[in-house]
Amino acid sequence: MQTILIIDDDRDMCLLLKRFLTRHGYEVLEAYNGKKSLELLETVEPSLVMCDFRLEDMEGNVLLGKIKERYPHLPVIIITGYSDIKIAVEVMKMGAYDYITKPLFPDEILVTIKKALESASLEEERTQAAPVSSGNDEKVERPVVAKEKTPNITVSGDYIFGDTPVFRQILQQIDLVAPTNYTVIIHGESGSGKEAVAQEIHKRSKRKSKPFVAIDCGALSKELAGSELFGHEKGSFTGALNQKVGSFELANTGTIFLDEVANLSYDIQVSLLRVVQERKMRRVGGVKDIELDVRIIIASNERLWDAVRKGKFREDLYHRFNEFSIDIPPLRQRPDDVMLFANHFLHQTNQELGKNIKRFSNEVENIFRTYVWYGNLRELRNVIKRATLLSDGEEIEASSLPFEISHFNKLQFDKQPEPAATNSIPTTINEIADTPRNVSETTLKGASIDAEYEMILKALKKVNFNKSKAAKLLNIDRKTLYNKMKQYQEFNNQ
Ligand SMILES: Nc1ncnc2c1ncn2[C@@H]1O[C@H](COP(=O)(O)OP(=O)(O)OP(=O)(O)O)[C@@H](O)[C@H]1O
Repeated sequence: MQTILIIDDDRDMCLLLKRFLTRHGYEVLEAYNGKKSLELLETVEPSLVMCDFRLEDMEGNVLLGKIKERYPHLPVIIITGYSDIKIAVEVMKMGAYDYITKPLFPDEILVTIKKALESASLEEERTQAAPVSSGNDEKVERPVVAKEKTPNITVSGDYIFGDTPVFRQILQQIDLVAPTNYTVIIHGESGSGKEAVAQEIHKRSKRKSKPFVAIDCGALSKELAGSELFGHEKGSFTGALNQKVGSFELANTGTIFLDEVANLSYDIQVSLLRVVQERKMRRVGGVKDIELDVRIIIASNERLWDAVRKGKFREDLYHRFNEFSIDIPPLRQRPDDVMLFANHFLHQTNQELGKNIKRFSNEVENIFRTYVWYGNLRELRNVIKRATLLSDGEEIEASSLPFEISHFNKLQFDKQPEPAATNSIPTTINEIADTPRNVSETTLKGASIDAEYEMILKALKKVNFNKSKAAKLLNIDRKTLYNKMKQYQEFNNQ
């Protein structure tokens, strides 16, 4: 039986999730804070972790880092409020498998859990089947392969090619560089499709039938990065109980994709330089050189040259890598691509959920075209997944979108009179509701928070400040409502 660890300080939420997941055949463990969860993880390795981002004793990113340090392969799903979308993007960069936003929907939880578990077991099968070049048949540990990093991707139909100028240009570049052995740098924000491009390069190359190994360097701890990438010999350091084949060896004859490469430490960059220059490597603690024939594709969120200028990335390595580069603009800069992807994700989700939703309403299309998509394609995909779950008719309506998105234009353009500043700190919901705000309306964040505040205030007044009823009216859970109230307080005090 697969075991899921739920980490949430909201005990009601834990209980609900536990009941629901137990009914679906999972064994469920609970921890009500970060510290307890880490204690539990000392003795138990679950199949999956679901973790609320906002715990009282620990931020989700800190906890995620600690979990990944101990179990680099364990899929972690982060639960966030929708207004935390930038945080969601951050945790994805740190190696979370995926995020789900509140309010939680049973079908969405199940689909995400199933996918995460499937991808973890696929990964396990692949690494178990990997050849060990030493000829030694001792037990071999597997390397980190981050979320959605699947080998030998040939799932045609999962990736689409659009007909907008930006897409055409990216495709041209892929076609140009794919047949060569050039190292490629892909620049783009998180979720913009860097790995999708790397996979496409691999699929169109002579190496297409060989492994494609994707590593999220941002999720590798400083201590273990060397052994994840290059492997280690048994006993080479405390904890190296078995010999381990690293990602480079697994990718031998194929392609390795190093995401967030600027996060690698200086020492690892030195070892990488050797791989690039001599096409050879040694396992940590090893004495034998291993010949490598691996094509390297790297990706970075920030311009790699900027990392060089800041002294974070070695210049010699940068020049070695910089044989060809592809820039993927963020989704907000390519509005013509949005509906193309939206329709593709709708089709995918219909298949996943056995639904038959045909289109988006005109209003939704307009919203999609103007929204900022901080999390790029990943955010678009998740929004559509959820809206599909919530819709029953033939069309996806604006009411199925998260509040922040459906009200985005309003939040952006509604100007409200500047309220008088106040020094008093409200402590109750009623006080908060009666407190004038001093949030600057000139910033987007300020404007969105104010508009959201107005909406929550209206809801609270309507139900005579009954928080449960207000949360229900707003289609959010009580905890999210409390968090938002807290956020207004903090904002007001800035
Ligand atoms: N051309 C495409 N066709 C279909 N789906 C795509 C395409 N490009 C990206 N996606 C989907 O968008 C999501 C994000 O893409 P991807 O993981 O490649 O982004 P990324 O830039 O590598 O993100 P990160 O830096 O956070 O790892 C994935 O679910 C991916 O399947």
